[in-house]
Amino acid sequence: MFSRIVRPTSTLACQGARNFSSSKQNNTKVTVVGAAGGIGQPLSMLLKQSDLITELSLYDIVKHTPGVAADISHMNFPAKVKGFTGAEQLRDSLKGSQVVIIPAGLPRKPGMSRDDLFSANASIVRDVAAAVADVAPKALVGIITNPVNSCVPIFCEVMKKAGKLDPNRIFGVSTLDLVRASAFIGEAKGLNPKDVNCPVIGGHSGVSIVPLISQCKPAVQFSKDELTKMTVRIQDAGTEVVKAKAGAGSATLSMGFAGARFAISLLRALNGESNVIECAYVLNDVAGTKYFATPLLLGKNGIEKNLGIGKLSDFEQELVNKAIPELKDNVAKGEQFVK
Ligand SMILES: NC(=O)C1=CN([C@@H]2O[C@H](COP(=O)(O)OP(=O)(O)OC[C@H]3O[C@@H](n4cnc5c(N)ncnc54)[C@H](O)[C@@H]3O)[C@@H](O)[C@H]2O)C=CC1
Ligand SMILES: O=C([O-])CC(=O)C(=O)O
Repeated sequence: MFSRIVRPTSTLACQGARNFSSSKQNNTKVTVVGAAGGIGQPLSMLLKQSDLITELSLYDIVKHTPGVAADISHMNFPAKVKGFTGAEQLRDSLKGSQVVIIPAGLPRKPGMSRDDLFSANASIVRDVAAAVADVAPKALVGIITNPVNSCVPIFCEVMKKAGKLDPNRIFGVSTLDLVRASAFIGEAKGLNPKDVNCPVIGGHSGVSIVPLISQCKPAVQFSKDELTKMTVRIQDAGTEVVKAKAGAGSATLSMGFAGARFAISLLRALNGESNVIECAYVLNDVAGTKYFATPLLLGKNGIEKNLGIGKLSDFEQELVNKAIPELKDNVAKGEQFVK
């Protein structure tokens, strides 16, 4: 059973929309695994624009990955872009990376749950984790591949087996949930969505996605009915896109944007910037589930401090109570896969 944790809320707001350029950092290599895909391409295109990256390594199993790299390399920003393809080049692509972002794997089709992707994607994440353990064990890793709730435990278990696990460096990327919360709340309240910050905790699937609208900045008021509708819309937003794309995949462009925001936040923290906060799904015992997304203060070594979940409304507490059993199942499934 989840025990209520009450912490001050003032530090909980995650970053809002950001410009992707910032002051320069030397010798920072970022690898995108799954770079030729629907998310990988826009994500890589956005990352190329960051002054915080000196080398952008693009890896995908498909043969045209060097072509994607050639294409992006013509954008007039300083990061050197290199393309890698085929299983034999995975380790070369990762070697020496400070940040690794993983959008590799199958997306959903209408009627599927994220968990239905487990059989296709679990082994991809396992194999990438083994390569990271070998050649980039200190990298900060962002896992986008679904089901995120199980893929992060898979990644951590592989790192643990290799004796390389540092839980402060491995993140399930739930940033799109925050991006959506800002967009939908901003739209509903006539606010600029760039200025709306609503923490989203829990996991990244259906009921495990828990928006903390009571902690939104600026503060917003909804009737009980509106609050329920807004919460459900944020929880089901991925499915909304899957349905609208009618068999052609899931969110790619908004995820490319969200993934870039998360990667840049890691890089800003690596670069010594203070007060960089993002929510992400990480190993912790905040809610008794082993893995749980919360706001995190980021630093040079990944998570500097877990900021916890703050004070929840009764409505949000109920949502957390519903999220916990689903998360426990998802985590156990991921861990079991590696054992
Ligand atoms: N965390 C989140 O919020 C979100 C997660 N996703 C997930 O991201 C993943 C990717 O989605 P899309 O880009 O739309 O799919 P996609 O099919 O367009 O691209 C996936 C890419 O991964 C590559 N790939 C497959 N196996 C690989 C391997 N072993 N190593 C390297 N690359 C490999 C494919 O060749 C392809 O280029 C899916 O699992 C999807 O469910 C999607 C949206 C949001
Ligand atoms: O819904 C999906 O399958 C992709 C995803 O995770 C999202 O858009 O949030």
